Amino acid sequence: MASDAAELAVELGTALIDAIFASKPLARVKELAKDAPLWFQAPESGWSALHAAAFREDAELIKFLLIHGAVWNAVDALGNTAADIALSLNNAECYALVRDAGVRTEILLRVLADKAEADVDMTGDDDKASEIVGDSGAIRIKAQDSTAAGSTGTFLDSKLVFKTDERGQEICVVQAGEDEVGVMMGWETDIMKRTVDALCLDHAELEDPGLRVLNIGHGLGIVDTYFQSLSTKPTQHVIVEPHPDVLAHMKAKGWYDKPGVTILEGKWQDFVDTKLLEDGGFDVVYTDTFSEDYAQLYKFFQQVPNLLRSSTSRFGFFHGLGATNATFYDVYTRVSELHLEDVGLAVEWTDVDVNLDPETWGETRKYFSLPIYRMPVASWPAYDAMET
Ligand SMILES: C[S@@+](CC[C@H](N)C(=O)[O-])C[C@H]1O[C@@H](n2cnc3c(N)ncnc32)[C@H](O)[C@@H]1O
Repeated sequence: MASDAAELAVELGTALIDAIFASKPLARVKELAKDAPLWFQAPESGWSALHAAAFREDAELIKFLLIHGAVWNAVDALGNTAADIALSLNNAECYALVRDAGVRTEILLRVLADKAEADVDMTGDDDKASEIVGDSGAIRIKAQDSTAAGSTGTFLDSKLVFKTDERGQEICVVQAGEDEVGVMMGWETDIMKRTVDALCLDHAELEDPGLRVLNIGHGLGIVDTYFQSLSTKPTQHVIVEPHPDVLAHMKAKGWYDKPGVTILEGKWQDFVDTKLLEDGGFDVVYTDTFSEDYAQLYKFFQQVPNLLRSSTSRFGFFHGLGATNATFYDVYTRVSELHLEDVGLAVEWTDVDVNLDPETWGETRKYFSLPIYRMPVASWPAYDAMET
C-alpha cells in the first residue's frame, strides 16, 4: 500500500514536471498540479515542479504552485532553489516571487515557534516545542546539525585549534564530523574592520562616560582588537565568551589584563537576565557566535533594545545566515531586517565585496560562498523618518 502511494507520487510528480518542460498549456499544467505532490523532486536532477516553472519563466504558474504548497527552499542536485534558476535566467519577477514566499514562510514559522515556546512555558511540555520547530520545513541553518558546527553543546565540548593558514593568517578551526570547520577565518578581517568603523562612526570620541561596547563571541579577537584600536579606547568593553579554549587563548594574549575590558565567561544566554547585562548602557553591541541557529539570533534581537544606551547607539551582527546560497542569503537578509523592525530598530545594509578565491578555505568546510557580504548596522530610526 505504502509503495503504491510512493509509486503514484513519482508518476504524478514526473508527469507534472514533464508537462511544464513540454510547455503544455497553463490550464493543463494546473489540472495536473491539483493531483500531483508538489514536494516531489525528480530523482537525478532534484528538480521540482517549481524549478521547472522557474525554468519556463512562468510567473503565473510559480504563483499557483506556491499557493498550492510548493516548497520554496527545495534544492536540486546542484544545490539550487527555483529562485536560483530564475536568477540565472535574469528573471527578476520570478526570482522575487519565490524569494518573497521564502520570507513569508520564515516569518510565519518564527511566529509559530514563538507560540509553541509560549505553550511549552505554560505546560512544561518540552518535546512539543522541538517537534513543531523541528518539523517546520524552514531553512535549518545548522539547527539540525549535532556536530560542533551546529550544536552549541557539542561545540563547547570540542577542542579548538588556533593555527596559521597557508597565507599566514591566523585561523581557528574545530572538527565537525569528518570535516574541519573554520570557527573564525582571516578573510573576515576586512568585514570586522568595516563593522567597527560603521558601528563606532561618530561614537569613538564620546565624552563621559566614554564609549561602551558589548561584543558577543571573541573567536580570534579580530573585532575586539579593532574596538581596542579606536583613537579613543572604549571606557567599558565587555566580551562574552563561553569556550574554554578561546578563554585560554584570550588569557595568553593578555585580554584579561587590559584596562576597561570585562570578560564574561559563559554564553550570552547565561547573562541576559543578570545585572551584568540587564542595565543596558552600551553604545555599540555586536554579536558573532558560532554554532548557533537563527532562532538564537532572533532571541538575541529581542534583547538588543534593552542593551542600548541612547538613541544613537548601534547594533551589528555577523550576517552569515544562509550564506552558502544566494537566495537563502537574500531571504534571511529580509527576515532579519523585519525581525529587527519588530523590536523598533532600522537596519542599514552595506555591501562588502569579499572576493573569496578557492584557496581561501584550505581544507575547511565553507560557511560563506557568496561574492558579497551584506553588513548590517541597526539603530533607532530618526524621528523625522518615523513621522513620514
Ligand atoms: C566566529 S567566532 C567570533 C569571531 C570574532 N567576531 C572575531 O572577530 O574574531 C564565534 C565565537 O562565539 C563564541 N560563542 C559561541 N556560542 C556563544 C554564545 N552562546 N554566547 C557567546 N559566545 C558564543 C565561540 O566560542 C566563538 O569564540
